[in-house]
Amino acid sequence: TRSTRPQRLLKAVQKKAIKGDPQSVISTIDYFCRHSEWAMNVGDEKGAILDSVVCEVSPSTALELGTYCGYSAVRIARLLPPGTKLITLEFNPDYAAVARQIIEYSGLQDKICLVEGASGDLIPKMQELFGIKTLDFVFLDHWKDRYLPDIKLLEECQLLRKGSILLADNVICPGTPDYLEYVRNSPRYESKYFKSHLEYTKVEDGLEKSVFLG
Ligand SMILES: CCCNc1ncnc2c1ncn2[C@@H]1O[C@H](/C=C/CNC(=O)c2cc(-c3ccc(F)cc3)cc(O)c2O)[C@H](C)[C@H]1O
Ligand SMILES: [Mg+2]
Repeated sequence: TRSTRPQRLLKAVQKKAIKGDPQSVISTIDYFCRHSEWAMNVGDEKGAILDSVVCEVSPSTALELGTYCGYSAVRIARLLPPGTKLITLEFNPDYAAVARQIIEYSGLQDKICLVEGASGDLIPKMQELFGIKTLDFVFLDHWKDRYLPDIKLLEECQLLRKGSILLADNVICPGTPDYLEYVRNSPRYESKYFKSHLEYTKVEDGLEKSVFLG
């Protein structure tokens, strides 16, 4: 049977990128998605905004919802201070398998903990599973109708503290209207929109950065 797009993306990384070099893995994926097959990675333009927020926060505990092929997991983990880890959740086993191989190829397997499962099931177990109290940084990039329920779950599970940063992809395209309305109008968040473009295109999209006020 025909390979899947993530499998073809993995092949390109294994063929073209330098093993152990996260930047070359990132550049190879961006080149593949721009010149061969589009894929829904956060991409280079929004990725630069993601990089700047990760560097600014320099999180001790970081969570990503929706690993997909592992592109943003590699982007985030390459910037984390030594001794800190990114926890990334992916419930599709085929995507998780590709992401594991891309993460391994980049050499960042010791800085990324990829957990197979649904955010709704795993978030309530985060403290016990990973021995963490609260999260400094959360990157949301999974199903767009799950952003709002999942941050409400993070609140309920006391995983957010005063100053925790949420960064959400695709708030314009495909769009996350209920999430935007909530973080922009809730007194518990201070929100800011970073205008950009949908990965590898000229279509408008952007990232929403929200600080939990406690
Ligand atoms: C109930 C499970 C919830 N919990 C979950 N727990 C764990 N993992 C979860 C959960 N829900 C989903 N996932 C995983 O996350 C990934 C899902 C990613 C979804 N991303 C998009 O849909 C998107 C679309 C476009 C786009 C824009 C324009 C177009 F024309 C076409 C496409 C662009 C973009 O940047 C986009 O990120 C992965 C595929 C999926 O297995
Ligand atoms: Mg996205």
